[in-house]
Amino acid sequence: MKQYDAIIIGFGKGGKLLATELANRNWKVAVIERSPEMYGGTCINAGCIPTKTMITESEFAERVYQNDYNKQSKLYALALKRKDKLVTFLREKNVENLTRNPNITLYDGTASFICPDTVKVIPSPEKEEAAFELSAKEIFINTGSTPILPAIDGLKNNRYVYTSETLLHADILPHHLLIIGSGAIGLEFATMYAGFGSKVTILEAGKRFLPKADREIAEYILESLKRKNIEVRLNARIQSLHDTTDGITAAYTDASDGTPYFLEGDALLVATGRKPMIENLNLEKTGIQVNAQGAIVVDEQLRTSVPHIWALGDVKGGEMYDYLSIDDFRIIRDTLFGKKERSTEDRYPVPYAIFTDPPMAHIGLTEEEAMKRGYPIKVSRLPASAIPRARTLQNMDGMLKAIVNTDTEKIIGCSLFCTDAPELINLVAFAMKTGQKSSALRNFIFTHPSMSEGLNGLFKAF
Ligand SMILES: Cc1cc2nc3c(=O)[nH]c(=O)nc-3n(C[C@H](O)[C@H](O)[C@H](O)COP(=O)(O)OP(=O)(O)OC[C@H]3O[C@@H](n4cnc5c(N)ncnc54)[C@H](O)[C@@H]3O)c2cc1C
Ligand SMILES: NC(=O)c1ccc[n+]([C@@H]2O[C@H](COP(=O)([O-])OP(=O)(O)OC[C@H]3O[C@@H](n4cnc5c(N)ncnc54)[C@H](O)[C@@H]3O)[C@@H](O)[C@H]2O)c1
Repeated sequence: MKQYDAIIIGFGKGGKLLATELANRNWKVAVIERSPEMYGGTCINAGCIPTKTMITESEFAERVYQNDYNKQSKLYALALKRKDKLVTFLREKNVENLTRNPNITLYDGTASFICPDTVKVIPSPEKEEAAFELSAKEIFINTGSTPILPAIDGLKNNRYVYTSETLLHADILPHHLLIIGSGAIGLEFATMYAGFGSKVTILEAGKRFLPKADREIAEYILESLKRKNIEVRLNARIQSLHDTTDGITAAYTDASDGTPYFLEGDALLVATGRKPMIENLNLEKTGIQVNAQGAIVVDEQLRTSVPHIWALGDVKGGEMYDYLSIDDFRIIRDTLFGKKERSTEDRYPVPYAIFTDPPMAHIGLTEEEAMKRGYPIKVSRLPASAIPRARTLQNMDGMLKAIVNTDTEKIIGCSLFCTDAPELINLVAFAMKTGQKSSALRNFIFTHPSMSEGLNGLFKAF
């Protein structure tokens, strides 16, 4: 059995950064990945990068051929090819970065624990290779997450039902796409397909759209989606899905009044959340604690309940973002080799962005949350159309909103629904995390015309 200094299970975001860091410090590292199609992890193969590439392409399709399904759809096939080319390029770069390091060995296969320091690797069946075992002093679990498939009658093995991963690989452009779930995945796929000319209907179980978002901003988003042929039906309790000759019918009731509905589409995306990927790991052989949501329990430095086994990224549950997996890597690096100052508790507030068109981004508290906590606040709003850059970009849809504590003059929350919001929010995050008063953004010299100069206007009221 081969011995390593470290085994990393899963070639995901945090794991690959850690592999290189450890190898550069002369550790012998084994990285185990269950699928060559996933080298580099979810982000580059099935998550952030392919979806944002397709959204950019779809925005282009919409602007050039507005409301002309036939013309917009022609660009869809081209967009898929461009997306595949980029994914292949990034995947190859990721493999090259890892395998050129003489201290790293990349193994193809699914890993499962035999005991706390030994892992069995089962190569994929087509490889026709025997299983083998590896052991190490430190083991890092970076196996990501997997879609939650709700127990809806007719959902399993239905040829018209897709997950985000399978839909990205299908070369069908539905006339009417049904989506279950209006979280980040549901909204981003809705934006993408609407841009290519599909009608989209989202069935959401919740009674409140984007429940964690600022209420006013959520309303703006909902209105903007409607204008793009995206309908969101809240309170939807889906009973069953039925194959028809040319598509799928969803039978659901509106939980607010019990009215039954039948909705026809030609494809259905399930976007009902993701769960930590612990399947196959055989964690019971290790004594690692798992919580009720199936997430690996870790301490603030990302150690599991077994001190030499760590977990990073989506598999430890909570918020699932690429940039948190990267920060998990930084915390482990600091714990192993640094000043041991970093922890999962010192990175809040964490911003997020949803890539609708225009996109939305948020950090900190919403107005509702700030009021519930009893903070003395002042709220400021700026329509996106007031920013000259939004006009030059021909995307004037949207609203920016900021909340400042009137006692401390510090920003405590900000929600942006405008073009470039995922970039702008990082400026606000920087101001918040470095303890600036709101006047810092009000008086900052920004380039012109830029979306960021809108922050001068947004914070003018304070
Ligand atoms: C459609 C979609 C869009 C997204 N968009 C964004 C976005 O815009 N911005 C953002 O920040 N986040 C986004 N995310 C979330 C982001 O992709 C994840 O949070 C991030 O990629 C998680 O990285 P990770 O390090 O946890 O592991 P991953 O990158 O998921 O890697 C885990 C790896 O482990 C492998 N694996 C699993 N089990 C085993 C096993 N037993 N043995 C061996 N290998 C195994 C998997 O095959 C996988 O390659 C998106 C996610 C999806 C699905
Ligand atoms: N831009 C980004 O950063 C980005 C993009 C995509 C995904 N992600 C991450 O990926 C993860 C998964 O995203 P997601 O959108 O699948 O999950 P989510 O948890 O954000 O949203 C799932 C939605 O589905 C609804 N739902 C659940 N069961 C349902 C049912 N049976 N019927 C109808 N509605 C139902 C929920 O109420 C919820 O609104 C999230 O953690 C997200 O942060 C991030």
